[in-house]
Amino acid sequence: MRQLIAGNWKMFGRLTDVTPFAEAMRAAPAHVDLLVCPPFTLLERFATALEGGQMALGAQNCHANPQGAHTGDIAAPMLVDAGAAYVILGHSERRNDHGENNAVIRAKTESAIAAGLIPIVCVGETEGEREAGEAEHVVRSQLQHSLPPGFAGVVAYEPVWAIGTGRTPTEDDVKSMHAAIRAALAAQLGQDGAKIRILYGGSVKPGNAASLLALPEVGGALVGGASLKAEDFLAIANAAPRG
Ligand SMILES: O=C(CO)COP(=O)(O)O
Repeated sequence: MRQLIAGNWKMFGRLTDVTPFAEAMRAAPAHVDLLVCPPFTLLERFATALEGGQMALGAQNCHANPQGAHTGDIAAPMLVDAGAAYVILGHSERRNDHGENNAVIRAKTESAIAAGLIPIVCVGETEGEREAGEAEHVVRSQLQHSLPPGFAGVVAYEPVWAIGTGRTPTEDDVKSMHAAIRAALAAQLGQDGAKIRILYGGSVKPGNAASLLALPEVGGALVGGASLKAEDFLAIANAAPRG
């Protein structure tokens, strides 16, 4: 399966950043799928700048309803309108900052799918949960409660303690967690579970990308900080295995 290298710009980026980044991406390698998920304000500008190129566009959140009286929120059909094909849901920063639980994430995921978006559902344990030996249990429970039946999208494993910290799990820990996620997807979704890409996220950098992306059941990366610099993001894309 081709790997997906996805950038999550979080709450960074201005309109003036869009064209230089999109132009730099024209040098991206052809053997990977590329995605950038900027803030809402940059979606439309990005949609134009990426036209005819290989990079897809996504958002970082949506509401569970397709429209309505929800001040400050954005609905999935609006993201489609702005040119997005993907949406990140259930990121740990949303779970923490906005109290999003698995049921909310599941409702948002259903809404995204109904609008024709590909959801990227994030799961991952806290440091305390890992230390308590609960990491796989927590992630399995997140999958069970945040993925709707028949889920067709992407899963991103992002250990909360590895996000923005420069720390990553050991290769063995990534391997066993990705294997556990694959098994959980098979149990939940049957044969279709095998088709789902499982991204790794959390302090992916040019220096560690090749070893992380080469691990079994790692189908790509969800990159935060390093996705803001075109050069670093391209280096990570180039580190993805071929075929
Ligand atoms: O949260 C992340 C991507 O969604 C990872 O962020 P960093 O790559 O900055 O650790």
